[in-house]
Amino acid sequence: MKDDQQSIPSYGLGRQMQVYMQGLQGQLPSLPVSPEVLEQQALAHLSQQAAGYLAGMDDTMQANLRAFQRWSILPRMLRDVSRRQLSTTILGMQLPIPLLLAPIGVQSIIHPEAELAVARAARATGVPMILSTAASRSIEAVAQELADTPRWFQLYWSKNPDLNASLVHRAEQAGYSAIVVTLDTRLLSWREQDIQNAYLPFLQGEGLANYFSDPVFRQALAQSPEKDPAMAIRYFIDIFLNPSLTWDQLAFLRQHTSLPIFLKGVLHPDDARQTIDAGMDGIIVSNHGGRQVGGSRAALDALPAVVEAAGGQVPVLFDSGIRRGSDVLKAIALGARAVLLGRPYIWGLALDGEAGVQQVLQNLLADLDLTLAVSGFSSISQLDASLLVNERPTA
Ligand SMILES: Cc1cc2nc3c(=O)[nH]c(=O)nc-3n(C[C@H](O)[C@H](O)[C@H](O)COP(=O)(O)O)c2cc1C
Ligand SMILES: CCCCC(=O)C(=O)O
Repeated sequence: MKDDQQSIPSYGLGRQMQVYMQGLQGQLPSLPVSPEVLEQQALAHLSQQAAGYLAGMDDTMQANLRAFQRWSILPRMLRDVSRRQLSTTILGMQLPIPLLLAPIGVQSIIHPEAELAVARAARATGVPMILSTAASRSIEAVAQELADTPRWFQLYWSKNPDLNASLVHRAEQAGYSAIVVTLDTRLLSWREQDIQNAYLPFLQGEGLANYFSDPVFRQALAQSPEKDPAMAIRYFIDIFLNPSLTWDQLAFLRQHTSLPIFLKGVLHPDDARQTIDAGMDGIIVSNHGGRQVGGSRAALDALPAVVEAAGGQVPVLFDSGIRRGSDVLKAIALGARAVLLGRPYIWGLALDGEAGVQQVLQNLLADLDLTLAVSGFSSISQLDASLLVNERPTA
């Protein structure tokens, strides 16, 4: 056995056997294994406001899911799949599996332990975490829970340049190893459920931990956020959305950090080329889980052209619609280096905090490992478009 094979964890069989053995003792999995049932239970468990916020714009999210169904895996038989290699590298960073946790803000509306519970589950499973600027726990507090688990920081580019620089500096100090700039949320879109519920968590002070703890943000206020939270929230509303942001401003960030910078929310191949021209290090193909541009192209449908435009110059990651192991394989076969898991881990958080997130991750990793094997592959590096058949819509 080669050295690099000795450390391969048996995600699939290990988890499967654990579940069956517990079953012999009369113990069934405490959360639904099916992502669809998990989602239903999680949304039913939350307040109407939080459920509506999490669900977002349902039609575009459904389009993301349908895009996966149009691709089928064409499995290969009688190949040795007794050992599987799931690890990958992104810009020299080693990932045990081609999966990261997508940045999801305001987790305090989902569970009281919020991002801290997610960080503990990430640490337990070794899945890197991308922390949102709009988190309900600070950059530093989350880093502490993660210990040496890899972490990236997602930046919402506010109107205050010093604040942006300060957030990035704090992330560097706290051991985050990449910056993800989200491009598709310079304005908040028309979200029907939130409008119906007249609900925006930030107005209630949720998701502002990184702002309230930031020296530059605090300096801009006449009173501290603890003394006058209403004024701090007003200042946040003033600066948070930045619809005038353009490509040329990315140079500012380049000057303020030596960390690799990924742009998240790229769908058009021309934007992929601009990402490279702007000196950025990576692309995340995403339509924000269908939460921003109503009627947007499904993210998976946008992936191949972006991969082609990137031409191997920078790694291309993917999110929006990853639910099962087969979805991960499909996105990788279409050229993604790794994928980001979004809503499913939040459903686990809603139902059972840290343990819920851990269960969702363990199940997905097991599913991924076993689907790779039964498809006839022993390493994710072997996957390419020949794995897939594009099934045309039947009617
Ligand atoms: C409730 C919620 C909050 C989100 N917050 C952020 C955020 O703060 N920053 C960000 O870049 N993306 C955010 N996203 C988008 C995710 O990073 C990711 O792109 C999306 O969830 C992928 O779609 P999926 O969950 O359907 O797979 C959020 C998504 C959800 C569902
Ligand atoms: C301004 C939005 C911050 C959270 C977010 O990205 C989302 O709700 O989709």
